[in-house]
Formats: sequence, structure tokens, C-alpha cells
Amino acid sequence: MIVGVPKEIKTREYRVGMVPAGVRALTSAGHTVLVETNAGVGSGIPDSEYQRVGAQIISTADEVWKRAEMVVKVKEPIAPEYERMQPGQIVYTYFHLAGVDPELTKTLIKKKVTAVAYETLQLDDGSLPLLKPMSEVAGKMAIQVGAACLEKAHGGKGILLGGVPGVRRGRVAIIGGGVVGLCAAKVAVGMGAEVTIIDVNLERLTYLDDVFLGRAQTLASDTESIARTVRESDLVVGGVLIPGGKAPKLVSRELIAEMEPGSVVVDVAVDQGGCIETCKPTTHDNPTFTVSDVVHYCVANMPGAVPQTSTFALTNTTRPYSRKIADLGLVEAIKSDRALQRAINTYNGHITYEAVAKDMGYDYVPLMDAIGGKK
Ligand SMILES: NC(=O)C1=CN([C@@H]2O[C@H](COP(=O)(O)OP(=O)(O)OC[C@H]3O[C@@H](n4cnc5c(N)ncnc54)[C@H](O)[C@@H]3O)[C@@H](O)[C@H]2O)C=CC1
Ligand SMILES: CC(=O)C(=O)O
Ligand SMILES: [Mg+2]
Repeated sequence: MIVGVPKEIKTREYRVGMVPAGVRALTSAGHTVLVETNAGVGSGIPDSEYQRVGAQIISTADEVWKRAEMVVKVKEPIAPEYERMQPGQIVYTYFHLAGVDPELTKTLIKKKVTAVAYETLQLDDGSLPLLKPMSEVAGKMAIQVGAACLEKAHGGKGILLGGVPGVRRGRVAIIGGGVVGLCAAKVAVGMGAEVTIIDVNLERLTYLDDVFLGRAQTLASDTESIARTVRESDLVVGGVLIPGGKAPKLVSRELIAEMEPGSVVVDVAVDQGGCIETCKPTTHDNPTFTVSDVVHYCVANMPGAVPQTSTFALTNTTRPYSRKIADLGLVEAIKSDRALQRAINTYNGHITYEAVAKDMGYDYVPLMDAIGGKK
């Protein structure tokens, strides 16, 4: 198979979809890998390292997209890439279809692209192994950036999360106690903040309670517990997820207005539309805005800021599946792997992931029907 790795073009996105180890795995199995020039430079990988393991370095994104049967990326395709997508191509990357530009979904359908979405590749135990590493990064970063936003110079109320003896510590509310929530809580607890984690899943809360041994408060998610906790918090982190679907709006505009001036919200779930009503996607160049005197940080590609960590963490998990698709071909790979089946969001002009179809207002066609119906 011909596999293409273009350079990411989202604002300050320094990750790359494949590292030399991934290229070697493919070229040694007889596949061709086309890497756009300088695709890895932001992650500390020069073209020469790709060449050493058999990649062809290509001077333009257009050529990579034109020649590749499968394109391997990091972030969802954005407008200039819609035109580059080829009819029937496989694109293996994050898509976040329910949370981003609806034109992307239209383009995937029109061009009959197979969208293999990292964020919905799901093992039988319900875990999301290709989302997990970036959620670990974003969860840890959420407290780091939240603490900075709480400083006066960044519009915050001017409170140190860990406090000092004789003065109250900062209060952190984490809504969604999954991977983002756990990692955010680890950092916040480590800094000495007062931490509350809210989740709907009582088993998950039991796990978190066991892990933190009383150093974090767990609360069952309902309107009252969210309202009470958010009102009293200095920093709120949003990390809820309904796989594939739009995030539920759990913090209303009115509730934001009830927070103290200079409080901070970091809505990590922004890539699925956000769980805070006032959230809208921002970029690393202009990461924050203020609503009702509350600082909002809503960067949709947080891990892009730490590519030397994120690129390697991500590609450690994505590599076996690109290899499988290249070796077996798309249809055989899908048939042999239930986790991979769940990653297919669009196929041959159909939406094959139910939560995406529902939230985007399209008919849902089960994947096996879409495959069966392909001539
Ligand atoms: N902005 C960025 O750069 C990044 C964003 N993300 C996003 O962060 C979000 C969270 O990801 P993960 O932690 O990996 O997901 P996860 O599936 O591990 O955790 C989500 C948690 O939300 C909980 N939840 C669902 N409905 C809830 C409700 N009504 N109230 C409270 N909790 C509820 C679930 O029980 C689960 O524990 C996703 O949207 C993901 O795409 C992840 C990485 C980077
Ligand atoms: C998951 C995601 O949105 C990211 O890593 O940028
Ligand atoms: Mg206010």
C-alpha cells in the first residue's frame, strides 16, 4: 500500500502522524511511505531520519495526498485539506466529526472517503486506546495552563493553586473523571490544590476514590452537585465524553456568571463541542477569552504544544493499526478487528458510526451493511 504522511497545518500543530519506527514497520513489509518534507521537524525528526528507514520525502502536501492510498495524520482535516482528499481514500487521524466544521463530514461523504477515527477506536472493554495518550497529555496540561490563567497577568483572580501555610488553597473542579480527569487530578493534587472530581459512572468514582485515598473528593454528577462545585471553584476542567457524540453541556452560561471574577475554565472536551456552554474553540496563538469575567481556555489541540511527548505517545498506539490496514487491506483489516470496526466513521459515502450520524443529522448505516453494499 502507498501510505502518505503530510505535515500538519493546524495553528501551532507540531505533531506528526508517523515517526521513523512506524515508517520502518511499513517499508520492511514492502509498503511505500511518502513523507512531506519537514513533516517531523516540529517533533524533532528531520527528513533524513525518515529517509534512513526507507521513506520517500515529497516536496508538497498536494502530491502526498494525491498519491497515497492511506493518509496518516494527527488532527482532523481542515479546509485546505478537503480539496486534497481523493475519492475512496483512507484517512487515519482524529476527526471529532460531531464537534468540528460540518463541511468536513459533507466532504467525506461526497468523496466516499473512509474516515478511520482515532477517537472512536474502542476495545471490547470500552477503552479508547488511541485517544488515551493525548487525553493523558491534555489532562496534565489542563492544570498547568489553568494555574497560569489564574495569575493576575493572564486575567485570573490571582490565586496560587497550592496555596501557602495560613492561606486557603485553590479549589479545582474536574467534570468527567476519565483519562483527562484522572491526569488533571493527579497534577492538581500534586500541586496541593483542593480537588473535586465529578462523574456519572459510580464505578469510576470508586476507582478514583481508591486511587486518591481521600486527597480528592468524588461526587456523582447531577445538576446540583455541578452547580454547587462550579460556583465555589477557582478552576474548572471539563473532560466529559460520549464517544463520537457531542459533549453534553453541563455548565450553563448562567452558572459561569455565578463564578467569582477571575476564575478560570479549561474545557478540554472542546474538540467534541465542549461541556461548558460558553466555550468555543481557540488556538495556541490566542488561547483564551473572557465571558462574565471568567477566563476560558478552549484550545482544541492542546497536546500539539508538547510534540516531543505527544507525537511519540500517540504513534506508539496508532502504529499497529496502520500496519494492519496496509498489510491486510482495509476490508480484511476491518473484518478481523472489532476495535478497528468502531473507528470507521464514514465508509463509501455513509456515516457508519451511530453517535456521529445522530448528532450530525444523517442516516446511520451499520458498517457491515455499508461494506456489503459496496460494488
Ligand atoms: N482539547 C484537546 O486538545 C484534547 C481533548 N480531548 C478530549 O477530552 C475529552 C475527554 O476525553 P477522555 O478523558 O479520554 O474520555 P474518557 O472517556 O476517558 O472520560 C470521559 C468521562 O466523562 C464521564 N461522563 C460522561 N457523561 C458525564 C456527565 N454527564 N457528567 C460527568 N461525567 C460524565 C464518563 O463517565 C467518563 O468517565 C474528549 O472529548 C477528548 O476528545 C482529549 C485530548 C486532547
Ligand atoms: C485528541 C485531540 O483532540 C488532540 O490530541 O488534539
Ligand atoms: Mg461573574
